[in-house]
Order: sequence, then C-alpha cells, then structure tokens
Amino acid sequence: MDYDRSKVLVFGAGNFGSCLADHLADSFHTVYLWSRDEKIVRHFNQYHRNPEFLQDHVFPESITAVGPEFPSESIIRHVDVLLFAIPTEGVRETLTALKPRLDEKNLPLLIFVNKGIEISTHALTLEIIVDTCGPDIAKVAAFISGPSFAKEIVERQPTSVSVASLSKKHAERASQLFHQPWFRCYTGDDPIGVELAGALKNVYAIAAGMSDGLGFENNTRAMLITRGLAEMSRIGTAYGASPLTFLSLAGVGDLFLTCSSSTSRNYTVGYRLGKGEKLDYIIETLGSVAEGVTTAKALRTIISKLDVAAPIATAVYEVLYEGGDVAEKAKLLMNLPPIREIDLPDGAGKPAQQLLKKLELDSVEYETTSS
Ligand SMILES: NC(=O)C1=CN([C@@H]2O[C@H](COP(=O)(O)OP(=O)(O)OC[C@H]3O[C@@H](n4cnc5c(N)ncnc54)[C@H](O)[C@@H]3O)[C@@H](O)[C@H]2O)C=CC1
Ligand SMILES: O=C(CO)COP(=O)(O)O
Repeated sequence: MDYDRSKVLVFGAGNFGSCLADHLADSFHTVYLWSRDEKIVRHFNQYHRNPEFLQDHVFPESITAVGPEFPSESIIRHVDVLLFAIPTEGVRETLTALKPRLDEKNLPLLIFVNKGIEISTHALTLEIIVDTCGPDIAKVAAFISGPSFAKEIVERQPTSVSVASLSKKHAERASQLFHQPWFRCYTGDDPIGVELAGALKNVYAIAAGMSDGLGFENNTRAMLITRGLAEMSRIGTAYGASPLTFLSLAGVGDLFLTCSSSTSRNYTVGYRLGKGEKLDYIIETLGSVAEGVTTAKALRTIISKLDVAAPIATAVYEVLYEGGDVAEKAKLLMNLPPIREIDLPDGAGKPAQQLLKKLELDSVEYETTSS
C-alpha cells in the first residue's frame, strides 16, 4: 500500500466525513465520498460544496461523491482505505452491507472516527466489527479520536488526535495517512480506551452544557470536567482499558474541548436543556448528530453492570430519559457526601511515599474508597 497516494472511500458525508475527505484530498490522496443522500451527491459533484454540512466550505474538485446506493464491490475493492464517519448507530448496518463486498485476501485498512456506544447492545465499535466482519478485521482496524471539530480542521487550524489499533502497523499506517503539519497524530495500542474516551466525553459535554445553560460559570464547568474525567477513567478501568488513555488527546483533550465550546453539538444539547427546552425539539432542530444522547442510555446499563459510581453520567441519563429536572439534578450532585478525591488501582501509587517517609508521615493510612 502506497501511503504517499492512497485511494480512500469515506462512508458518511456529514460534517466529519466531508471534513476528512477534504483533508485527505488536500494531501493528494484519491478520495471517494459516499452519501446515501442523492441531493448531496449531485450537489457535491456539481458545485464542490456540501449543501447540508460545512456549507461555507469549497471542497477540492478531486473528491468524487458516490451514492446514494451502497458502494459497489468494484469501488470497495479498488480502494486501499475505508474510512467510516457515520454515527455509531449506523455502523452495524454499514459493516453488514460491506462484508460480502470485501476481498478477504487483500483487505483495505479500516478506520473508524465515530464516538459512541450502540444503544441496543451496549457494544463498542470494536465489538460491532467482530460481530459483523470477524476478529481478523477487528485486529487491524484503527480508531481515530481526539479534540477535532470538523469546522476547525477545514480551516487548517492546528489539531492533534489519538490513533489506536491492536495492530501497531495499522495504527502507524492510519497515522501516516492523516499526519500533516496542521494535523498531528499520536499512535497507541488501547483502542478500547480510545473508543470509550471518545464516546463518554459526549455525555459529560451534555452535563457541562446543562451547567452553563443553568447560568453557572467557570468554577462549575471546571468541576464537571475534572469529576467527569474521574468517572470516565473509573468506567474505562473497570472495562479493562488503560487509565492513562484518559489523559490522552482522546481523553482529557476531547473532554476539555467539547465541555467548553458551543461548537459541540453535545454541549449544545445540554445547554438548551439547561435553558428549559425539550429534548425531542432539540434533537429535531439540531441538524446533526449528538452521539452523547444515545451513549448516555447505553452507558446507564454499563455503569450498573460494572457496578461503578458515575453520578454525573447517571444524572445526565435521568434528565434525558426519565424527565429529571436539570436544576434539581445539579443540586443533588452537589449534596452527595464528601469522598476521597483520587481512586487508585489496588496497590498502585500511594502518593509521594518517599516524601511521606522522610517526613515520618508514612504510617498515616487513608482508607481506600471507590465512589
Ligand atoms: N463533527 C465533528 O467535528 C466530529 C464528529 N465525530 C464523530 O463522527 C461521527 C459522524 O459525525 P458527523 O459527521 O459530525 O455527523 P453529522 O450528523 O454531521 O453527519 C452524519 C452523516 O452520517 C449519515 N448517516 C447517518 N446514519 C447513517 C447510516 N446508517 N448509514 C449511512 N450514513 C448514515 C448522515 O446521513 C450524515 O450524512 C459521529 O460519531 C461523531 O461523534 C468525531 C470527531 C469530530
Ligand atoms: O467530537 C467532537 C470534536 O472532537 C465533536 O463534538 P460534538 O459531537 O459534540 O459536536
């Protein structure tokens, strides 16, 4: 596979699929952009603009929009890379249609950029890939996540992301494909952690938006980001992901971005809920996907199964799905009993042991709690 000039088929011509198609075409790759919307395909090929998303942007003429029919076997076998930029709820259906069209002896690189958990199965994308395409394909899939608003990438604002795969070689290939002076990629081997971080931060972005919508300011948002990160790491660690992944671009980087900007759809959903709007109306008028809404539901079940404390995610779920009042939930969160701040995995990192020893304070023991 020649990564100087690859042939890439992007699934999904929404904000992020269009943005990444633009980025890759600008790096001289041959790009096909699939949309199931005939109007987008026609308009894109004629005017090099997307009539629904990133409307102000003119795309390179070299991008070919394809659709609305599912891409044919001939185009799928013609490309080196398949890039999936569709919401998580559409991934199973897309991979099921894709599988019989793949050349098993000459697999392309599969890259996923969605940030969510499937609502009916509580599955991560890695699990959906195993279910639909088998473990051999899941082993070489790469996941890209991190603080990366589509609108800012098309403006070539300096951006960095995490790229994870169980296969080092494939993480490096995906990184090499996207890496540019305006777009840095950092590779890693914890796709589950990267996926969870990307999905969970959306739920906490809804919480941060709610807080701003209620009229709270910087202290409250900083508290939600920090305690949200603690919840994310706790859930991720219970899942078997590395706690350090939550300190990456995919973790704290994206959490910070989406909790602090009205460019985020998830933040916007929370903000409008905080202002008293109804969820159904917000979703109907948002014009784009906010994955945190479905992820909050899947996460509620995961939290109970793993038996981990996640009071912020639980409060978001209760507002979204049980008619909970935003201000009431905020009050309840603030009235939880005081707890120890940092949860440490068993036996790990007692704080500053050497200094405590020197000060003869090492016999003082904290009780370990995990709430
Ligand atoms: N917009 C952004 O800045 C970023 C988005 N993402 C993630 O990328 C994914 C896609 O997001 P956006 O492009 O922003 O959403 P979007 O709402 O702008 O566009 C989604 C696109 O996917 C299509 N789609 C939906 N369901 C589909 C299905 N079942 N089969 C085929 N196509 C389907 C829609 O028609 C639409 O064109 C989400 O998981 C999002 O969290 C990740 C990083 C940044
Ligand atoms: O994930 C994103 C940027 O990294 C986009 O966030 P929203 O989906 O909340 O807009």
